[in-house]
Amino acid sequence: MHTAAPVPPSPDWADRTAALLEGVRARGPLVQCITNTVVQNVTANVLLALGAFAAMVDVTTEAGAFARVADALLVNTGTPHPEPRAASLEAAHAAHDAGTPWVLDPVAVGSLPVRTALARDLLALRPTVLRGNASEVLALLGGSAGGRGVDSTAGPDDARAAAVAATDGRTVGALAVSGPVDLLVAPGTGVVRVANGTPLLTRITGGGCALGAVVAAFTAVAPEDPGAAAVAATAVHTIAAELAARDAGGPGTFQPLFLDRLATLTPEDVVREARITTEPTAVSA
Ligand SMILES: Nc1ncnc2c1ncn2[C@@H]1O[C@H](COP(=O)(O)OP(=O)(O)O)[C@@H](O)[C@H]1O
Ligand SMILES: Cc1ncsc1CCOP(=O)(O)O
Ligand SMILES: [Mg+2]
Repeated sequence: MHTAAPVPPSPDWADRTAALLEGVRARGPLVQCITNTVVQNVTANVLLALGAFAAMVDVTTEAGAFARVADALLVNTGTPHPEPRAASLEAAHAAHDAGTPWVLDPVAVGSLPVRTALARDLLALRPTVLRGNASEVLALLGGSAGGRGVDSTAGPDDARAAAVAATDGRTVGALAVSGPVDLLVAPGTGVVRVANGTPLLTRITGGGCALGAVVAAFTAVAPEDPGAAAVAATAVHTIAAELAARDAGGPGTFQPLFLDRLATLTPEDVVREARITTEPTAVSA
């Protein structure tokens, strides 16, 4: 069995990404984040650098009410203490009910029982985008044991079949599977690969978790097209990181340079740097 060969880079995706980046900056979406205690600061800074706004509204009673008025919601299972756990479910129910686009990042699901049960309950509320590394996506959709803590032991292609199966119109709106080459799937978009990025994103905490927030910001400006939001967010995040890495001396200088690049990234940068390919969803035998 082999995967169908990718078609050449699609200028159309680069143009759509550039347009959606301008849309995010023009709208300045407010993203409610219920995320882990490790990455809260970097997540808020990434959203602000992008031109979006962050609010960590992660306590019960407030979380559901806020999800009805926020422009988008991020739920990340990285440190699922009882209060944010309950707030996650409250907010996801409200988002589902109110039509607020929302992103699920099932951090470290698999063999860890508390977050795995939580992520399954959240998945039943049909996230607009399911974003995670390959081990997390496989564990949530396929029931495997997960990765090594928060890190993946699989590549995006290992999760390809499960991701495609989940774009059945009922499970999720779109999938964003991160890795050396990110893999995005949504009904009607086929499989899209974004080859931008830098290994430095894996040498700071939040490289993936902040991407979840960026995806949420983009769903706010393209709620009817979660696949396009996921592709554009991934491309913007990874192109900014790639440009930052060119000037970075290591993880310490990379992080502020990444924020600078997110803030200054132009549509022309996106069109020049994007390495986005598409292929049919079906694979030939
Ligand atoms: N080897 C790599 N080369 C370039 N970019 C990478 C590499 N590994 C991961 N990335 C990028 O790092 C970000 C986080 O991905 P990943 O490490 O898979 O997420 P997580 O932190 O959730 O495990 C993504 O934007 C992805 O494109
Ligand atoms: C280290 C750690 N432990 C629990 S959540 C978390 C942050 C993970 O961030 P990322 O998935 O972006 O690397
Ligand atoms: Mg992660």
